[in-house]
Amino acid sequence: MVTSSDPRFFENTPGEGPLAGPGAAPPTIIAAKSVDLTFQTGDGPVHALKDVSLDINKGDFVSFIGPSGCGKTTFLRCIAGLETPTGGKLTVNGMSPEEARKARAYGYVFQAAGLYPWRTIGGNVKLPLEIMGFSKAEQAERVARVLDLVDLAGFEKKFPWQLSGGMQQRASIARALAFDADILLMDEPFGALDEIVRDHLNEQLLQLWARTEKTIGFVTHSIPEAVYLSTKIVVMSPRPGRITDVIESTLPRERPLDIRDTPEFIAIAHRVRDGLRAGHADD
Ligand SMILES: Nc1ncnc2c1ncn2[C@@H]1O[C@H](COP(=O)(O)OP(=O)(O)OP(=O)(O)O)[C@@H](O)[C@H]1O
Repeated sequence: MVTSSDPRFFENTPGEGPLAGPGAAPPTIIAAKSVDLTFQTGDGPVHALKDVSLDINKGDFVSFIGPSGCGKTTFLRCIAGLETPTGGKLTVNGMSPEEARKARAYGYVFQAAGLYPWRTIGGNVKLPLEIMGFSKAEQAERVARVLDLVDLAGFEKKFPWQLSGGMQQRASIARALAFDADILLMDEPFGALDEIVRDHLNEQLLQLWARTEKTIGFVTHSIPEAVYLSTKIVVMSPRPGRITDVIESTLPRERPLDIRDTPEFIAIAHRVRDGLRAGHADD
């Protein structure tokens, strides 16, 4: 078992993870088959997800993009075991999402950083570890490591209000990483930040993904963000929420920001835009 005192903790072992070379296909860890979800509301049923089928493999970076109300958050919450589909089958690590949630299979990052203002950054990151009963020494070690991973070493004793919005969001990513779950679910984590900060965080997130073995599910409204980050882009459309296109990225894993000016990047972005337009045309 890899513990936090092991140098492999949070890092890729050579030949494994997202940067692994050709070889055996990585296992599917999230499998959705014809998932349906209808909410019953006072105003009648809302068909939030219709016939959603998708495989997410270990080490994938999957973005969900689509107009407001197409079910991106609902699908992420289904994976997290926070909503229950009304039809179809969904497994996470071979278990039901609820079992996977209880087994702490994922870390979840919300749109707002959601840090407790009365706790320091270290105190916030430590919170899930306290709840899970890690020893004080293990808590301290893990907090130091994840803060280092998100480039916040030295900010442990600061309070959230002493950090910029981007730094707060990085702290919330550190909190989601603290218990070293294999899966990271991120619901529009950078939506409220300005373009430059967002670019920087996108770069850092890619580096973090390359250094760890995480499988990432990421909700966004931004086409460049989806194309820049993802190995797989899932385009969705509303009424009812469904998948209209799944694009396997042909971009290399190593992605400097100026890759966004390359014809390959622009071609993928066009395909996403076309998919989004087609979804709107159904309205
Ligand atoms: N708990 C709920 N009860 C009833 N309806 C809900 C609930 N949660 C979501 N919905 C509805 O389900 C549909 C999908 O919502 P969801 O939040 O998943 O969309 P989204 O694509 O994430 O939207 P956005 O981009 O605005 O965040 C919407 O019509 C929404 O109003």
